[in-house]
Amino acid sequence: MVESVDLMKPHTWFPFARAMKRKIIYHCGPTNSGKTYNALQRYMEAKKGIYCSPLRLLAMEVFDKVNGLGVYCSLLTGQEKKHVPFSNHVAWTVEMVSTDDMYDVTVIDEIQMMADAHRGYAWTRALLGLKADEIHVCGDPSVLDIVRKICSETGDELVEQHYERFKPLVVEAKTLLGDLKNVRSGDCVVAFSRREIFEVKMAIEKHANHRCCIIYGALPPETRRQQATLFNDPNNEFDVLVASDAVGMGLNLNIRRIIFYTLSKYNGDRIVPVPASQVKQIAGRAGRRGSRYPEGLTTTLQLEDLDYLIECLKKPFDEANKVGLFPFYEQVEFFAGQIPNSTFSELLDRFGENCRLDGSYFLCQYNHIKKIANMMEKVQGLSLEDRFNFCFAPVNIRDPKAMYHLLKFASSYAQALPVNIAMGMPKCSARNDSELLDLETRHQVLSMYMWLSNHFENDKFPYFKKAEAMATGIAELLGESLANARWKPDSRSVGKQQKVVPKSQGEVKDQLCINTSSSRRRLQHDTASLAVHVP
Ligand SMILES: Nc1ncnc2c1ncn2[C@@H]1O[C@H](COP(=O)(O)OP(=O)(O)OP(=O)(O)O)[C@@H](O)[C@H]1O
Ligand SMILES: [Mg+2]
Repeated sequence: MVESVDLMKPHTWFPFARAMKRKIIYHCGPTNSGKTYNALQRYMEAKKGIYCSPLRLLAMEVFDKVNGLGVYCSLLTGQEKKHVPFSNHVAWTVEMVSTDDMYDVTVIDEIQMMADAHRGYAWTRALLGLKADEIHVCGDPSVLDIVRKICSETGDELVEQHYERFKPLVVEAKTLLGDLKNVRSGDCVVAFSRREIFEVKMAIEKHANHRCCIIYGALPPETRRQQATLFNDPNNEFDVLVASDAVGMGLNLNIRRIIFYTLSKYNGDRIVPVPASQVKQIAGRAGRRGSRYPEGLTTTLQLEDLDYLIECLKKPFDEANKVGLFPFYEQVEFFAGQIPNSTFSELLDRFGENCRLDGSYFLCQYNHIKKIANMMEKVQGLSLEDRFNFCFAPVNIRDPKAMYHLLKFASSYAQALPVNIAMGMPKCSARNDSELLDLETRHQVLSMYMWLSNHFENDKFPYFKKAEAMATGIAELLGESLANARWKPDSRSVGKQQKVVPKSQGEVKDQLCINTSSSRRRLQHDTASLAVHVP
């Protein structure tokens, strides 16, 4: 009989934080309302502070910004460790943050991510465990109630600061009438698959007089950043951005108008409407304070998507009633003692079945971890702790080449050999889509190597510097490749990131005009711009 695992009262897991009298300041509001800005002001004033970012890209942005303002700040993500001498400030990615040290001020950005099905545990751990006098959390109101509840359990003081958007977003009711020729300078067209992104870029560059930058999740942060910089700079011909939902979080871009190419996306299983909270986040990238376009516009390509866009923007934030948790290694190890001879993947399943949580928490999904654990079963000689650590390596489980490299890294590690990168450097930028995909995979493998090097003893993964130099080179090649990309994504990319053909989407190709009769009909009544105040 297996004993259940007690994950009740997670606030008691951090006795040192509980012994402190912490003050939590919740910067609560919609996008572009100054939440992160205000929290960072306090952070920079502090003697010792940390900023916890949802993305490497944002951690890098804060690192640059804060150093630029004369406050020495280091950068610590899973992949990079940039120590700035004499710095008392650090920008971390939230998964990396240490709950051992004491800080004066910490910032946890995008706190609503506590309710994220996969990564929520990292925000929950930061909020419960950070040893800081002052903790600034920034985000929308969806987790405000649950943070209130947590603070009443921890005994922390909670101060709420509510914000309004600097300028309301204006919805253009005219839409693009299904025609990408209506794209203008400063526009960002948002599509939800890699294939669509390249199709849109090709169509715009062929039929409208614009050059496009591209941002999507599989690109390394350095390349995304290079593309963002290229787009933000008015002194070049790249004046349109085509992006996935990867632009959705926190980034400050010079976007005048967000155009939703479609409002449905493939969720790994089927095509579903894009959730309202995500639509708001993405639309909120338009018209940032301090940018060239402080008045933000948003619209859709197709008229039939417009109602859904307005509905999403008007919809109040859904309240989350639970936030994510994931056990520490020590909790899994303790449980493993009860079921000897099981594989790690079985162990995870039994853990999931037997853990008890209280009403405010859920166990984060771990399918991704199980998939890696299953692959690792072949590797003999890894300790339970090694398996646990390998399973958190950043790898796209749908990319067999990247998975293969992870397996090879683990096999060499298990044989106590210094792990080689075992991959060459491509000579030139990509000339077609399969070469582009190859560059993306290579970068991912190098990034994984760097992550492993930082998470295991250094001498086990001794080629960190080489991996870093190669990754920088590949990120540059990716940037060059994107500037010159004039090809249609090949069929392999469809397999990798399933082609999405939502109901409202016509093929782009050469027919840029995809007006429907229904859209023409409705237009007669509905051509004025409509101001929608984002709640
Ligand atoms: N008081 C201020 N003075 C000058 N610039 C400001 C001020 N407040 C905010 N900004 C600028 O406005 C922009 C948006 O602010 P910020 O990034 O803090 O918004 P946010 O509410 O965190 O948005 P999001 O939810 O999208 O992360 C940033 O470029 C920021 O530097
Ligand atoms: Mg912010």
